[in-house]
Amino acid sequence: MSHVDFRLQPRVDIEGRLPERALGRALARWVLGHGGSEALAALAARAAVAELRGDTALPPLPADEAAALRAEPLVGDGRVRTPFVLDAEGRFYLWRNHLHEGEVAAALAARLADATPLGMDEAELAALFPGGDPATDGAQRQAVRAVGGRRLVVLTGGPGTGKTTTVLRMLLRLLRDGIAARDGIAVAAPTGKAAQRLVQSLREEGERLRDVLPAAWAEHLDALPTAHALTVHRLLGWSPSRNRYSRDAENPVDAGVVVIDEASMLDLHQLRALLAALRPGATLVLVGDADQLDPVGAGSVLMDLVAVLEARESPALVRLRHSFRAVAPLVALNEAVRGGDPDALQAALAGSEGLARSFAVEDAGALARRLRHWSDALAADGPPAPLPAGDEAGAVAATALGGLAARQLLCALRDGPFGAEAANEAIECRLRQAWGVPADLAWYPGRVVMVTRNDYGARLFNGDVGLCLRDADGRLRVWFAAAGGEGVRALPPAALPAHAPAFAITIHKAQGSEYGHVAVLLPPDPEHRILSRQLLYTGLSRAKRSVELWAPASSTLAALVRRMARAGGLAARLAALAIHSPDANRDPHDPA
Ligand SMILES: Nc1ncnc2c1ncn2[C@@H]1O[C@H](COP(=O)(O)OP(=O)(O)OP(=O)(O)O)[C@@H](O)[C@H]1O
Repeated sequence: MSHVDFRLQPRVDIEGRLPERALGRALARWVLGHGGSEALAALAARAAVAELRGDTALPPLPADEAAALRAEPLVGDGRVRTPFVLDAEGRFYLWRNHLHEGEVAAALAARLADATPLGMDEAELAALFPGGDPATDGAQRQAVRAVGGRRLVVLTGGPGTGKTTTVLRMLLRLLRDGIAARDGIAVAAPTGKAAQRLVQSLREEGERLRDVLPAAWAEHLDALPTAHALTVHRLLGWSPSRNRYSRDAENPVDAGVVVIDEASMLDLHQLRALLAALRPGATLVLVGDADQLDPVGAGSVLMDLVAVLEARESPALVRLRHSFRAVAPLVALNEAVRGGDPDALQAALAGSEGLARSFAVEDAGALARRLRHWSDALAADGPPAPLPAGDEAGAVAATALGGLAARQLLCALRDGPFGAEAANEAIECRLRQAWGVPADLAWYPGRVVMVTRNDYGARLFNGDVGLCLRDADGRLRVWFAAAGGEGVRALPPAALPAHAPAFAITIHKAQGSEYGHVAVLLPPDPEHRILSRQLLYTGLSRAKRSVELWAPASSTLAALVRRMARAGGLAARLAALAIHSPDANRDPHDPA
């Protein structure tokens, strides 16, 4: 059923209707109480609601509307503090977003301008890629060259393109140059899970390289930051009681090289805090997939930065395109979605030899049928057997936990009949039937859950996945991968922090994870606001070997054509500032 007509005309309401929200109404009342006009009150309410959706400003207003607003005392041009700002292009801001955007743009531009590219001996570079082939790892090598002498480098690429592999070599190069060794390295990611994955990958790849690199690199391999997985919050010294970061310009992060992985999850406010807390001379490496979903908070900083650097062909940006992990048909599929090309998507599905399939799930009945198939495949091997006694239990549990990554259902929505919650209910119901689990028993061997809130005491974090297994003595316990990827540990079900079943999870929650086989469920209403190209790309690109798309053609097309672009002025400000940046100078080694 892979042949679907994606050329149907979409009826996507891109703007949507702004819901009235209490926050917006409160702000509007405040404006009216402080001498603002009704027009300003309405705009303020819209800006507050838009911020909740991720916009840092309202899109430029028509000239006549903007002119009238400029006369209001509550509105300024950003030079002195006023509650609202209207910039030269007519974008309307809440003060703090204008301030943060300006600071982020200025700090990024300063870092880009402060570049004295350092060359690298080509033989030494080649040594870092033993047995490599410049046809596939050319961009990775370029990233290693580019990091020398720069204060900001952005490394972007899809899943499996070798971002972490490349970061490791960039760090080795900086260690060899003496920069990282002298000033220290900090690596972090926005979520605990992503931070753990990063440190684990660096450790594993570092160990692999130890056997193949010349002995002279051994001391640099020893110096790689593989001990601690830090979230960006922790890196910046977040104090919940004081509601602020302890790291800032006066008390900067103690490192000369700072790597942030999964940087697409960074919001404007976090990036501002990060930039303010770096030593001026430190090298910042932002790593992520700029085509993935925007962060939960406001702004789309990685996407904006990549767009500006790409347009300027800046050597501070390196885009990795070759996927070393996914099978070729999936690479074609992901590229088609990334490019928003319906014909290419259709061709990729048709040419995938069954590795990528589309099912027109357009109503509750069709979804129930797919969920039955899906659940039956999960149930087929029976419930997991009780663990052996003694030390062997951990190893068996680790294998079972690892097996969870074999297949995963990803839903665009959490709530409603097409959401992850309903899908979990249906799957659990079917598994209980198949495995003979009474309906009133919440826990049973084979139950999969995901932690939904950080619990530092239990050392469990939002997004950690647990598997319920029966011990040799008959007790049920939930097993998790231990922090740092070292081994596994188990907790009684009653000791778990907030959690939810995880047979189906949202695409948002799956960011940064990969699975062998993936099914992506979209809502059948093509006008649903959640549908976007980034969402579809993020969902489909979680698959390593094969993928199913559960959606009618109209929803798929709606997602494909709708590239989410958050309103804000960061890209424009960066573009304006970057014009004066000497960054346009190219590396002596840059092939372009
Ligand atoms: N130059 C290379 N030559 C051979 N294999 C490579 C190369 N670069 C990366 N790989 C392999 O590709 C796989 C993915 O690499 P890596 O984890 O670094 O990618 P990534 O972009 O960080 O992935 P993720 O999607 O997890 O963020 C790994 O198995 C890695 O060993």
